[in-house]
Amino acid sequence: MKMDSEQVKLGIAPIAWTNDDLPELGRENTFEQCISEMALAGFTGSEVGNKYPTDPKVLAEKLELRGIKICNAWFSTFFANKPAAETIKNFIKHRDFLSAMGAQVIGCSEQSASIQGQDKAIFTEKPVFTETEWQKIAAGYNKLADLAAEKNMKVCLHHHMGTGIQTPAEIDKFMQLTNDNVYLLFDSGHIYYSEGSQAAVENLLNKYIKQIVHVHLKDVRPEIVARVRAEDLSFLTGVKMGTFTIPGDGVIKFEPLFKILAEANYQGWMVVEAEQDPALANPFAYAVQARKFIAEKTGL
Ligand SMILES: O=C1C[C@@H](O)[C@H](O)[C@@H](O)C1=O
Ligand SMILES: [Co+2]
Repeated sequence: MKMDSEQVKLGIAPIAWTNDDLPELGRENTFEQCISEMALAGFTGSEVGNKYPTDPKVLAEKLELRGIKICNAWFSTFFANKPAAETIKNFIKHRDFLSAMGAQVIGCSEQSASIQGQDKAIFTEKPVFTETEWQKIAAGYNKLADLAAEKNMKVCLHHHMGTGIQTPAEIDKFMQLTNDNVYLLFDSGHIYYSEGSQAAVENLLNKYIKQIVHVHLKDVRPEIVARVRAEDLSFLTGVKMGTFTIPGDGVIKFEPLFKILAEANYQGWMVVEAEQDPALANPFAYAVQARKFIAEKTGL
C-alpha cells in the first residue's frame, strides 16, 4: 500500500541504541553514534533519549547536521496518585522543550501504579483504576490538551503494558471520558502484547484512526511473550529476552496496518520503536532492515 511521503514521515526511537528503562542496555552507545546511524539508515525523525542534549539549541544543531527532527518525547503523568499540579508543572517544561524542537505531538502515559519498570508479573499484576481515579485522569488529560493547544500541539495517550490504560476496554474508557482534543498514540507492539491477536491490533487502529496522531511501529516475538506469561516474568525481563523487534521481524502483519493508515490519509510520524539488547541485536543493522521493510511495503 503506497503512502504519501509529504504526509507520513519516518522516525526511529533511540531506545534500540540505549534503553532509558534499562540503562545497562547500550550504555556504551553514544548519542552521536545513535543519531548518525538513524540518519544513515534513512530516517528523518527521532524521539528523545536520556543521552540527548537538553538544550534545544545544542540538540537542534547536532540533529540538523544529520537531517533529523524531533517528533515526540515520552511524558509520564501521575494524575491518579499524585497532585495534578505536579504533573502539570513538569508537562509545561516538557511541552516548551518539544515546542522549541518543532515537535507537534506530546506522547503521554499514565504511570500511576504502573508496573512496567518493576519486578512484577506483567500479565497478572497491572493496576486497574477506580472510578474516582478515572475521573482524575480524564480531567488531567483535558487540562494537558488545552496546555498543548497553546503551542499548537496535540496531547496523545500511549496505551502501554503494565499500566491502567492497556487493554481495548481501558483505551475505550479513556477516549470516552476525555475531550475531543485528547488524541491517541497507537503502538502496534503494546496492543498485540496485551491481546495476543492481529485482529485486536487492526480493530484498535480502525476504531481510533481519526484520533491517532502518532504511531509506534513495534513488532513482537510471540514465543518470548509466551514464556513471559508462563513464567510470570516482568515487562523488562521480557525486553531483555527479546519481546520486541522491528516491524517485519515478528508476528504482526504490517501490510493491513499501513492500508488502514493510508486509506484514512494519516498525517504524521510513524516511529520504529524496537527495544532489544543492542549487544544481541545490532541497532544499526536492525534500523537498516526496518527501513527497507517499510520502503517495500509503503513506498516511503
Ligand atoms: O513508547 C515506549 C517508550 C518506552 O520507554 C516503553 O517502555 C516502550 O515499550 C514504548 O512503547
Ligand atoms: Co511505544
